[in-house]
Amino acid sequence: MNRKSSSTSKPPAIHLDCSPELGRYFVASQAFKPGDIVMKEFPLASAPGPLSEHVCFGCHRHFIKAYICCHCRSPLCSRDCQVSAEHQKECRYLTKIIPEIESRQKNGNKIQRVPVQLSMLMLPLRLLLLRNEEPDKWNQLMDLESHMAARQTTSIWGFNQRNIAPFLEMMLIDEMPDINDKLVQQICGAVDVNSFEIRIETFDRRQHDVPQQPISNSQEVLRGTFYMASLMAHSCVVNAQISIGNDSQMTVIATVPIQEGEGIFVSYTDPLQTTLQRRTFLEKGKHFICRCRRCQDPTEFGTFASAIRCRSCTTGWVLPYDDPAVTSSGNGEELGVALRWKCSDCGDQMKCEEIGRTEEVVQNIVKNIQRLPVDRHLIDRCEELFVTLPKKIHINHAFLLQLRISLIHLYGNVPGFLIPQLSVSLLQRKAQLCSQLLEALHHLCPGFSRLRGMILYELHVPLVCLANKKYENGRTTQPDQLIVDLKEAEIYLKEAVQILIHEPITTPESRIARAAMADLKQLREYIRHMEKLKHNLISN
Ligand SMILES: C[S@@+](CC[C@H](N)C(=O)[O-])C[C@H]1O[C@@H](n2cnc3c(N)ncnc32)[C@H](O)[C@@H]1O
Repeated sequence: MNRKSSSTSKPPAIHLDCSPELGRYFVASQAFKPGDIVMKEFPLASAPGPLSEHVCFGCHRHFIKAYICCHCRSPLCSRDCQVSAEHQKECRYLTKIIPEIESRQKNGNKIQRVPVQLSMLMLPLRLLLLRNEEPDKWNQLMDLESHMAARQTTSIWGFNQRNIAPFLEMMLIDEMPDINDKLVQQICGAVDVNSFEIRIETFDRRQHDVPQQPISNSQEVLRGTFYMASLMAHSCVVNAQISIGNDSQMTVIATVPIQEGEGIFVSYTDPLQTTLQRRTFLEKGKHFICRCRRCQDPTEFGTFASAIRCRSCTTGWVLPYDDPAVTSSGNGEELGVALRWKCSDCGDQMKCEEIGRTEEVVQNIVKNIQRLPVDRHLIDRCEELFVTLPKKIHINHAFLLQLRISLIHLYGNVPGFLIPQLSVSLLQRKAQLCSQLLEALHHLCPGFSRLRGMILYELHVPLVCLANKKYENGRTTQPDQLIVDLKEAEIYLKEAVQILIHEPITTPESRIARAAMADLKQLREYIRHMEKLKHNLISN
């Protein structure tokens, strides 16, 4: 494995190690600077999954309306894709199971609609096909962790026995006479433990070259199983970050300086989730209890991202304390087993189920808001939540961090609230939301994190506008203050460029990086112009 994929002569930049806690994990064989490429890799296989509603099963492009294959009923983008060699190869397998799906439906058996049922089978099918077609990749797949023992007592095992194994066996029995439930369960385990989401470009962006909005809730994704990336350990506070381009190539980039001999850690979860949410996901899907620095710090580096207001004393915060006595997550069905919730002031304890319910209620409020039509009412609703929710949760709780992202984006993109239409107080509000979020991100995803880059980019906009407004209002004064204010915005914009420039060229963030570079050039020209003006004023 080399620093740059094109070079084969350089020594490997990372190597594998193994520990009782983490299993296998990668270690830096050399020092990395933020932005350095740790590794690059294409997937063993990728496919639309149950979350991919408008993705062609053939070419993986986004479609508005599906062209349904007349044989296997796969959702495709066009007739061209139906007759393509890639689809034809899979179509003959998928066609075999359609009568069984229909007969189960007729007999009132619980079964998903055809496209959903097929989407659950696509990635396991493509991985199973490697066995006969690409033995090297198959061997890599067989080397991946699948947590067979832990999964055997979970509901997902039973689900796979009923809904996945019979269909894959029916499809492949001729080519693979020894296919059996155990092999299918191993593949499903490898998919669940090791797969990554691959975002795809949506139709709108392809047609109109619309830059990706900083945070979009509706995204079409594929699932991809990678070999090397699957050997990377998780931490909720990372030193490396994964980006996957439209071509499905994964790039892992150092986000902070990494010393030689240090472990490489990426996040399997979203950093803007609570400790209970992150641990639940990791226990249930990946079968381990995360004991990273963040999970072991009840205040999560002073951010209070999981803090719930205490019902007893009403002044303290109920926080998650790691219970080191619980060392196994079992099969992951009983959640939050290693967390004890206690008020930092009065010591009152709360049950994990109670916390879970509170989090669910608040998370649903935030999620429902994010699904509403994007208009001025949505801005009001979001702002109301900043008044009501802090009665229950900390002002920097993960859900309010998520809401800040939505609101930052709304100020500047909603008709009536476009950047030139924003008043001084709304520009200040946008800047304030960005600064508050950046303060939390400084602790939760420090360094060259993509999210920090995007928010830094957002922050420079209100700062430049505010600087201009201040200058225009006091036209008679020297441009000194304007230059100082613009230079502050320049610092943020420059950092945004430094971070986002490392995104692979085919990612939406890379487009933002290009826009940010153009903005930086323009801002620097503007600053130079004002400096010249200042110089002329002085010399006159
Ligand atoms: C994607 S695999 C990583 C490679 C794996 N260690 C191996 O040896 O194949 C994910 C699995 O690694 C282990 N793992 C990763 N990060 C961990 C962590 N921070 N703490 C404990 N186990 C971890 C868990 O068993 C998890 O299900």
